[in-house]
Amino acid sequence: MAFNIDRSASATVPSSTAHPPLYSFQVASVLTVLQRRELTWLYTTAAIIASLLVLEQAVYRYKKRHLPGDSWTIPLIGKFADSVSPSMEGYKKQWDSGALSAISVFNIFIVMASSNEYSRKILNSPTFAEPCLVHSAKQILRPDNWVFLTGKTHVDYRRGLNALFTRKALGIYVGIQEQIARKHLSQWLAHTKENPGPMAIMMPARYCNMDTSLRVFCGNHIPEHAAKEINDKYWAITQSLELVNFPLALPGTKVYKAVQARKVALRWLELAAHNSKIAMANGGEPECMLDQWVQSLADPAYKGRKEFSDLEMAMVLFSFLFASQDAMSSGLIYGFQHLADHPDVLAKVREEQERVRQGDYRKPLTIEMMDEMVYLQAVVKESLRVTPPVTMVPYKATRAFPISDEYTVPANSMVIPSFYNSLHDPEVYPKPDEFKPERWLDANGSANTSPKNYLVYGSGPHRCIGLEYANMNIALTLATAAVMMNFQHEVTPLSDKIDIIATLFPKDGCRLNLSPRNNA
Ligand code: HEM
Repeated sequence: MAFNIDRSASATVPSSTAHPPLYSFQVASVLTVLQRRELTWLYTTAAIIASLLVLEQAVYRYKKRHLPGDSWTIPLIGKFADSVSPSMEGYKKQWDSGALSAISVFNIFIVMASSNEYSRKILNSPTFAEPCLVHSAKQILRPDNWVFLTGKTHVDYRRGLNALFTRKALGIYVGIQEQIARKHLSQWLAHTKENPGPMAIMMPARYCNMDTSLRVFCGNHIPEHAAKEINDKYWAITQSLELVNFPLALPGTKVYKAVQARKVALRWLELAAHNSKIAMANGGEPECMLDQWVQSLADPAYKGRKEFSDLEMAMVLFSFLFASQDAMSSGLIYGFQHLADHPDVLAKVREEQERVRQGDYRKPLTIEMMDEMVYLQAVVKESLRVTPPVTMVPYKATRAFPISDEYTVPANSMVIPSFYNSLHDPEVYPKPDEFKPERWLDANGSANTSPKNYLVYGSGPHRCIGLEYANMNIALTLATAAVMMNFQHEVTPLSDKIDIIATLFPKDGCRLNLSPRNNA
């Protein structure tokens, strides 16, 4: 090579240079100084990074103390990879590692509680821990949504919403729920007639569920095409519910798409609130949740806050959609799968339907008739127990939380109560993985005498506000399907594998062969 620069000190210029020794000496000194500076920077930066990495590990180990969990955390990202594609196997391993165990994701220190005692303790200690939904939830729901209230403000606000789930209100919803379920199940049958063979019910069941929710919430205060638009766009919201998302909602990101979907939904829900207020002011009878709400606010006996803007009402309804769409769809789809896999149970459901409906399958269902369907209620309860839609709920320790005599959860850590082990405790539910609705029929059996274990809907001040509505909806849809159609499960290698998309779904989408029964 003609111009060979050797970076070692004295040979930095070509040998033909006029005053080689002097020139060479000066260049060499300058370069050496520069190199030294560079090296100093390099060493300093490396030392800082190394110190931070050591500090990260030290802090993790200090917080973790004796809890089971990796002794070291992967620098910076921790268990990020596991949180991007979660699996039931991974979660079960974590839950089985100890009643309390530790992990870290992006330097967020997380304590997982898997036992009934600790999970309940987190849910029932509002002075130490509050729910903290996944990061994207605040962007999607809007930070001013009531679900982010805490303490007494939350309790007071929630008390006002109880009027939407009274027995009288649920009685109004039954009729709507049945009507929508029939409409969708008829569409499933029509689809199967045109496309013989098994149909994956996952998306149709989600669609049915959303349609039911929107009609229960808004009645006819929004047009048909609005319900369709909200329904079509909602999947973007489900897809954005990952534990960790790209932090900025830039166009193209999942959170951006979800925010656009929310804007559409809120616009229609606001219109529904506006229309409901007009209908009730004109002396109309309540026909949906909004009407029920508007009417209860106008009742002179009602003591709480009386004024809610259209937008605020819309945000409450949207919080219900947000909290229920995935969980209810999961519950419904697994309800179908469990029934199809247990023809003996399905036969008993049909016998009960025959008895309660007295052979008249066209007679509209009422809440009193639902009360009589004891076996069906046991089926729903058991289905939600075996495959709980929500397996855990993230909470945050608002201050140091002495969860046990031996361990205090550090302030600002995430602390996650999980429900799976409580719901699969062999002491309470013998042969816990088996689907046995009968266990709920014995009033003195361990399932009924241990209500503390049934954490499907959480516990404490944030316990699901819509649980009766949810149970009724799943029960009613399954009962209507049982009388309208035959369904056989096409079992595939993926039927028992679980996909975690915010909630649990069978990996093959639950493929059913459908055919009409006489009562369709
Ligand atoms: C099978 C269906 C459902 C399941 C499994 C489910 C489960 C849950 C769970 C586990 C929680 C957290 C409880 C806690 O932190 O202790 C919750 C909260 C909540 N759920 Fe549900 N839910 C379902 C359906 C519904 C429905 C139908 C609605 C409304 C119509 C609803 C509205 C809510 C709301 C608003 C909260 C937050 C309550 C608060 O923070 O005070 N859910 N749900």
